[in-house]
Amino acid sequence: MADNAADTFIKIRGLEQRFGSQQILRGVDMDIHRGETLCLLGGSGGGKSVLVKHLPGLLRPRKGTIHVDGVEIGCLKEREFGPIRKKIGMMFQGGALFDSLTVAQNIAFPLREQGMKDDKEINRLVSEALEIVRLPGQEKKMPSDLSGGMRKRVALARAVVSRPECVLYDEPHAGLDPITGDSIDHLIKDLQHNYNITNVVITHEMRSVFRIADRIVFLKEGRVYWTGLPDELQNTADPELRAFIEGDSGEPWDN
Ligand SMILES: Nc1ncnc2c1ncn2[C@@H]1O[C@H](COP(=O)(O)OP(=O)(O)OP(=O)(O)O)[C@@H](O)[C@H]1O
Repeated sequence: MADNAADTFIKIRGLEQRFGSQQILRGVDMDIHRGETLCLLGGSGGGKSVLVKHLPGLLRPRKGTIHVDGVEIGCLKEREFGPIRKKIGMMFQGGALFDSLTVAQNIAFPLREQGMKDDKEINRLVSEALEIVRLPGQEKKMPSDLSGGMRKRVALARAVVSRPECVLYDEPHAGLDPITGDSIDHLIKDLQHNYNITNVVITHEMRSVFRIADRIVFLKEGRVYWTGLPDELQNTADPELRAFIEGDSGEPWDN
């Protein structure tokens, strides 16, 4: 996709964040293009989750700007975030379902947060979301009755129920077997191709990255260290990136 302003859905410039004295983001500059699947990589604890939590306003920039669909969100008040949260769904790390709520109540949660009260319409949107994630008719189950893969799908249904333009996935493959992980990858690409959703995926699964990514951003020490295409990452000579994609800590195995 051409790198021009018309295609930019999210524009991040000079983003800084810290917790106490711990500086996490040190000036992130990054564009997310409309309709792409972007994979966000980087070492554990490097600030990937912190970065994406800024996009629906769950964290506020200390410094820098974030434009979502042309709107600068850094200066919005909490009550002004409704339209942004409708545009951006988030599949949290670990699924983060409410165990005391049914599948349907979990998926309906963001709709009720947005102030929707029409139960019939909510039920319709919930069952549509379950169809999208290929779990039709599971409304009444409790999260404890579901497998890990099903929980992830319910979390994804909750992320897409308000028909967002963009979905953020925080480690959607964590804890899944490779086959279930593959079906999550298919769902991610289906959402992109069938519903024109922009996907931002944090993952450590390199096999998935090379399957689903249109572009890759590698974060290191609170900044964007590298951006490129999957082929470019496959062929990179950068020792740091090679060690990451090959999962090589540098410690010897020949004992
Ligand atoms: N609300 C918070 N308060 C204090 N520290 C936080 C908070 N959120 C994150 N951190 C810290 O920020 C750092 C970056 O965390 P983050 O979860 O973004 O890493 P990550 O790159 O997503 O890592 P992983 O790949 O392991 O999930 C960590 O040291 C974490 O402890």
